[in-house]
Order: sequence, then C-alpha cells, then structure tokens
Amino acid sequence: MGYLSCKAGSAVAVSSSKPSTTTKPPPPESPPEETRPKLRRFLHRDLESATNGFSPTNLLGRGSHGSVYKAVLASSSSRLVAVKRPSKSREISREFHNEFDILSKIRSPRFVNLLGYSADNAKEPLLVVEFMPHGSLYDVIHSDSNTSVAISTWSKRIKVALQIAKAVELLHSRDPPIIHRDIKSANVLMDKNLNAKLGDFGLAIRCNVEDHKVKSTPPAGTMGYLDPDYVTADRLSTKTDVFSFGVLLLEIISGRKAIDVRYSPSFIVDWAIPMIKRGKIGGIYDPMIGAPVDVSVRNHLGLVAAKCVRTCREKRPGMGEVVGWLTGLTQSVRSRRWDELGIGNPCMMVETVGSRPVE
Ligand SMILES: Nc1ncnc2c1ncn2[C@@H]1O[C@H](COP(=O)(O)OP(=O)(O)OP(=O)(O)O)[C@@H](O)[C@H]1O
Repeated sequence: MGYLSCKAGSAVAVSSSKPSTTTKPPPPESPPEETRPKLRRFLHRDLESATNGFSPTNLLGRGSHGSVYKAVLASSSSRLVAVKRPSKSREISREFHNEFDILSKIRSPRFVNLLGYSADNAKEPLLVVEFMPHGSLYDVIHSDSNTSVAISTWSKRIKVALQIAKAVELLHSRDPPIIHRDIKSANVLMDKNLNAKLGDFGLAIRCNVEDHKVKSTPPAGTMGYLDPDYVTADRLSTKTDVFSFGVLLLEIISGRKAIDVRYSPSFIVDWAIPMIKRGKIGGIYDPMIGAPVDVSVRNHLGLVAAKCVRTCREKRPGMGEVVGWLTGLTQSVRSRRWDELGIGNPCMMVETVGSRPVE
C-alpha cells in the first residue's frame, strides 16, 4: 500500500485502491465530484449590511482564525451564506489567504465551498462560503440538541463517517494531492439534510508544487487529532490526515471528545485502543445508542478506526481503502460481506496496533 509523503523532492506514491479519474469517470447521472468554482466578488459594504454590520445576533461561531457570520444576500433572492472574517494577526491572515487559495481551485459537494470573496482596499478581506444550517459535527455529537438525535443510529453515523472519508480521499487523489492537516469534528459541517461536508482549509497544503512551502511550514493541526509521527515539516504525508480521521472516527463511534480530561486516559486513542486489544471492542461504542447489534459491524467499525491511528504511518491504510471499508460497512448493516473485503481478522490486527507490547 503506497502513500504520498510531502517530503521535499520525494516521488508521489499512489494508493493502490484509489480510483483513477482518467480511467473511471463518474457515471453521467451523478453530480461532478469536483469542478473549478466560479467565484463572485462582493463589495465589503454589501457583506457588512448582509450580516447586519457583523452583528452578534448573526454570529455563527468563532474559531482561532476569526469569526463566522450568517448573512442574507439581498442580491441573490435572499440566499443564506456564511461570511468568514479574519482576526488581525499575521499568522491568521496567512491561513485565511491559504483557504482562499485552496478553495478557489476546487469545488465539490463534499466540501463547504467558497462562493465568493471581498477584497476591497483598506478593509479586511472576507470569504463567503456555503451556509451549513446544522453547524459543526462537533456540536452535533457533543451537545444535547435535536440534531444529536438525528445521528443516533449506526447507519447514520457510518454514513457521516463515509462522507468525511470521501471528502478527504478526494483531496488526496488530486494532482497534486492536497493534505488538509486539520481534520476534526469542528471542521466538519452539517447541511440541511445532515450531510457532512469538510470545511476550513486554512492549513491545507498542496504537495509537490509547494515543496518550498512544505519544507518551511512547521507541523500544525489541533491537539488531540495531530499525528504523533508528524514532528517535523518533512514528515507530512497523506497518512497525517489518515491519523486525524481515525481520531474523528473514534469520536463518532464513542461520542467522546478527542481529549476529555474528565476521563483517564484523557486521549481517546489511549482509551480505545487498549480496549480493542483486550477484545473488549463493545466498550468503545457510544452508550447513548449502544454498540451495533450486528457483531460484524461492531468488530469492523472499531477496527477501521484502530487501523487509521496506528503509530506506524506506513501501516495505516490510505483513504481509498477506508472509503472502501466504510462503504462495505454501510452495506453490511444489512448484509454480511466482510470476509470478501479482505480487511482481515480483527484479532490479528489488534496484535499490530500502535507501539505497545502485544498482549
Ligand atoms: N459555513 C458555515 N455555516 C454555518 N456555520 C458555520 C460555518 N462555518 C463555521 N460555522 C460555525 O462557526 C464555528 C467556528 O468556525 P471556524 O471555522 O471559525 O472555527 P473552528 O473550526 O470551530 O475552530 P478553528 O478555526 O480554531 O479550527 C463553527 O464551529 C460552526 O459552528
């Protein structure tokens, strides 16, 4: 199983299970996976009035890069959008421009897409992105809202995990590949039909064409999701995102936060993997909805997450494989076909998870 390392000058090794866009075009009836966006340029004053002067009542949330506001575009039949307004630090403004740079080149139903921007002189730049009425997956999982109820079945949770996996796979299969570097539940947003979309491309890096940037960009990401193997700039690889996705999958499975100091161990990986190794995989499932009834689904869903968070990045799967497994899981909620997928024996896998001694 190959993977892409972002080490400067390294060759691109491609996942064997990755679909090739040249040999396997999507069927004509399906929406295009990815196209180049047509962006609209807005006047700053129009976005200011669309957000009621960046009113606190329009505030959707704050992140480390700035604030996000709900806006009504009077010029587009009162369309709802989200306006991202950066904070003033130089580092943040670099992330802001990076997000524009990445999202202005790609568009997919799997992403929170860029719709437009404002770049008036003497005013701060603004990004206009799709409005996601159900907020972040983090909020959906960790709050007691009605939307939490909407993802309280295993078929829905696996579907959400698959949608995120497909979004990351889409980034990794670009030429040149894009590494997101900040996969986490707060960066997955839920649309009106509770479909999961990947957002926040502020830390994303395009490999190879940006070798100089890869070399000079120190490791970054979010504590709790960060690959322990990504310790220096040249250790960046697509497997960095695979690790973060594995943490996110454990979060979806267990309903626990990536780091939760109310528990010991507080890190979700240190909590879940020993349990899987001891053959107590049922213990990692969200007690709010109980473990999947189907033993095959119960074993393999946790196993997919465990494979993604392996300490040795070479042993982690590529996102193409993860998509294949989760696709199989969505089907095997109804029919058992795990043996055909060749994921292997869960017990064998447990022996090789992480760097801890084999039990
Ligand atoms: N397109 C959107 N539609 C609706 N709500 C959004 C949208 N984008 C962001 N939000 C809301 O705003 C909050 C802050 O988003 P933002 O991307 O600024 O930060 P974050 O991802 O939560 O944190 P950080 O930037 O520190 O990683 C999100 O948690 C979400 O609730």
